[in-house]
Amino acid sequence: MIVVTGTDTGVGKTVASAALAWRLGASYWKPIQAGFDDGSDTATVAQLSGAQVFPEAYRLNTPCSPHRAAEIDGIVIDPASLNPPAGRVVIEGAGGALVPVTRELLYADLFARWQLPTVIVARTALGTINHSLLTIEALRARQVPIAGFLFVGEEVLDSQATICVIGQVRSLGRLPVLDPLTPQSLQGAAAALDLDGL
Ligand SMILES: Nc1ncnc2c1ncn2[C@@H]1O[C@H](COP(=O)(O)OP(=O)(O)OP(=O)(O)O)[C@@H](O)[C@H]1O
Ligand SMILES: C[C@H](N)[C@H](N)CCCCCC(=O)O
Ligand SMILES: [Mg+2]
Repeated sequence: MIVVTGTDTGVGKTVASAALAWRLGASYWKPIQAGFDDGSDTATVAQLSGAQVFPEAYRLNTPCSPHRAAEIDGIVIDPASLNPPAGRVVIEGAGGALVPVTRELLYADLFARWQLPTVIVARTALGTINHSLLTIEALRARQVPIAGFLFVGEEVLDSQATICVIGQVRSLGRLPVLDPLTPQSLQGAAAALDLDGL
């Protein structure tokens, strides 16, 4: 069972989750989906990985932070209902680690409650060192176990190494920008990840 968070929205958590689910033979669960402009993350993971997927606990219409999307839909998110399914599961958050689930609870607080190994997905592009080290501090401040970093983008060796050395985290490897992004191309890239012990 692992949690996938990221340094921002749009960094590649869903694609990374598909790679992880395929490599680990795991199922996938996205507790809260906010917005369906590009389909759902759950459908994307099913298509890219062939993994078994669990239904979302909440499906919200507006592509924004879940706390606000729920308010717009007139839905109350009950954090007590957000419990990981049993078995080997990859669980994806929404946006970055400090995105609010409700006005009282951040994703990082939920991850702290779960105490599951948490993978941070980060861009390799300029700006990632700051976002990555901030994310590490936020998770460590809440005693969330960090399993490692999964980088997305073209190789930027110094940034990747700097994050791992200053942040004292393990690199699980990198997914390049895949064009086309298909189950085959993703599985090829996923095969190179270092997931020992996950
Ligand atoms: N390795 C990759 N190769 C090619 N395209 C990618 C890769 N990773 C992500 N993308 C593309 O970048 C966009 C954002 O990726 P993704 O949906 O995985 O982000 P996310 O972090 O899950 O965002 P959200 O916070 O909305 O859940 C998508 O269009 C996706 O197809
Ligand atoms: C809509 C988007 N694709 C994600 N589902 C949610 C991202 C929330 C980000 C909130 C924020 O950090 O401002
Ligand atoms: Mg996603």
